[in-house]
Amino acid sequence: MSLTPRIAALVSRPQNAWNLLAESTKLQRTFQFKNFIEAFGFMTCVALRAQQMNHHPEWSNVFNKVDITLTTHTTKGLTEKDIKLAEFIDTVCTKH
Ligand SMILES: C[C@H](O)[C@H](O)[C@H]1CNC2=NC(N)=NC(=O)C2=N1
Repeated sequence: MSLTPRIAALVSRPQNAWNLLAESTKLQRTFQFKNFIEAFGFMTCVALRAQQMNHHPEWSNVFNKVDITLTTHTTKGLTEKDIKLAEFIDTVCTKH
């Protein structure tokens, strides 16, 4: 499947959607958790997968919030790796 329908699935859903930024070169989302430890556990889940994929998020954490941006630096755009990491984040790291 090409990227477009998979990107559309991430950004067009009514809830928990990702935002498409910077002329569709970035996927962005802010996650809010019960507390800092939940946020940190989420970041750990993402970090382990990112390292395994050799594809790393641009992110920041303030207390119970994590702001994530996904883009591929080498191509300055969205690639399969960004979509895969977003899908992993949604299906694995946010289920607890
Ligand atoms: C040398 C190393 O493999 C590259 O810099 C990897 C690391 N992680 C990466 N992460 C992201 N988001 N984009 C990249 O292009 C990228 N490249």
